[in-house]
Order: sequence, then structure tokens, then C-alpha cells
Amino acid sequence: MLIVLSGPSGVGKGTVRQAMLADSFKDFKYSVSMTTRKPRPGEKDGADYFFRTKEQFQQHIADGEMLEWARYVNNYYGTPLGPVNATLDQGQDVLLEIEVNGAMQVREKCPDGVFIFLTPPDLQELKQRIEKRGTDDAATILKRMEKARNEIKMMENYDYAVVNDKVNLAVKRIEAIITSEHNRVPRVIDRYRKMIGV
Ligand SMILES: Nc1nc2c(ncn2[C@@H]2O[C@H](COP(=O)(O)OP(=O)(O)O)[C@@H](O)[C@H]2O)c(=O)[nH]1
Ligand SMILES: Nc1ncnc2c1ncn2[C@@H]1O[C@H](COP(=O)(O)OP(=O)(O)O)[C@@H](O)[C@H]1O
Repeated sequence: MLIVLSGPSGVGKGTVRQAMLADSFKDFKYSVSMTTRKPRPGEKDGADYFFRTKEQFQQHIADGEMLEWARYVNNYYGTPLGPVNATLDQGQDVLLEIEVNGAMQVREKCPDGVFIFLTPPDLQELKQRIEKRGTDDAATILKRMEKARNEIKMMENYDYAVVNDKVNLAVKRIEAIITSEHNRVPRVIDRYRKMIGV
């Protein structure tokens, strides 16, 4: 199953994903994105992102190697297609943590994906989280906040909206969604059709 997690910058997507792994809900593979943004202190190439130049990124697009891509605050971000297909072929879930424009491209290509939007309790709390993280200068924070308003408008294009008030609660909500989605009849019926020979 393809799971897409979006939400404004600083809402806590990375935090929630890591908490899901720590909560031994490990039955998914995180899709490492490619970006032209500079690594933040502590970020590792190949683990947090594949850090590439603009020229390299554009070549990957031209070669048809991206499932989706978007520009976000002056940088390119995108999902390499190969690892996503490989994970799905192995029968494992894959989690994409991507912004809204990329998510809509994935929606077109993979309509049976599960689209989850992570929301902040309110915008004041969102600003405080970005500031607390301490990775962005004042001008970037302003841009990210402006973008956040537009992103929240896009929530209506998602299947689920999860409030990240407390990390452990958000994690439980997302895990409940994933578990329910796995049990939806269209996802399991083929196996039973084969079993009863129809
Ligand atoms: N479309 C798209 N967006 C991505 C991808 N990877 C990350 N993003 C999004 O790009 C935005 C900026 O990411 P980043 O600079 O790491 O900031 P952060 O998410 O606020 O820590 C976030 O909304 C990410 O979810 C990707 O592969 N494709
Ligand atoms: N539920 C929460 N309550 C309080 N702070 C949070 C919560 N979730 C995340 N944070 C904090 O908010 C900041 C941004 O989180 P991060 O996971 O980097 O967001 P994103 O990946 O969406 O940009 C971090 O400092 C993180 O510790």
C-alpha cells in the first residue's frame, strides 16, 4: 500500500514518522526523497534525503526517474520512482512524506494510495514549532507560514486529516488508519476470489 503523508512545514511529519518506527509500527518503508536544498546539520545523504544539484535533479526528471516532483521555497523536491516500485513489489507498505503538489501528482498516478494530511492544532503552534526547530531563518519561516495557509486549504483533497496535538496520539491515529485501510474489502477481495475460484 502506498501511504502519502503531507502537512505544512514544521507540523511534525518527521517527528511522527520516527515515533511510528519507535512504536514498533515498522511495517512500512520510508521513501527517501531527493532535494536540491542544502543538508541541515546532522542530515545524511541517502538517509534523510538524496542531496543533489539542480542540474542533477533536472536530469533525473528528464530521464523519467521521478514518481513526482515539485518546487518548494526555491528548491526542488521529488520521489525517486525505483525504490517505491521495488518496495511495493515486495509487498511492503511505502510511506511518502511530501508536500501537497507532489501528493496530487501521486493521486493521479496511484489512485488507490492512502492520503493523510497532518494538521497543527492552530497556526500559532505551527509557528512556534518551526521556530523551536531552529533550522530556518526569519525570512524562510515567514515563507513557510504563508505556504502553510495555502497547504491547509488543500486538505480537502486528502482522505484523512490527523491533528498532531500530541505526538503519541497522532501516531495512534495514523496507525489506526493504516490498519483499517489494509482491511478494506477492495484490498483483500482478490485473494478470496482466487480461493473460491471466481
Ligand atoms: N513533492 C515533494 N515534496 C517533498 C518531498 N520530500 C519532502 N517534501 C516536502 O518538502 C517540504 C520541505 O521539506 P524540508 O525542506 O525538508 O522541510 P521540513 O519538511 O519542514 O523539515 C515539506 O513539505 C516536505 O514534506 C518529495 O519527495 N516530494
Ligand atoms: N505534537 C507535537 N507537539 C510539540 N512539538 C512537536 C510535535 N510534533 C513535532 N513537534 C516539534 O515541532 C518541530 C517540527 O517538527 P518536524 O518533525 O521537523 O516537522 P516537519 O517534518 O513536518 O517539518 C520539531 O522541533 C518537533 O520536535
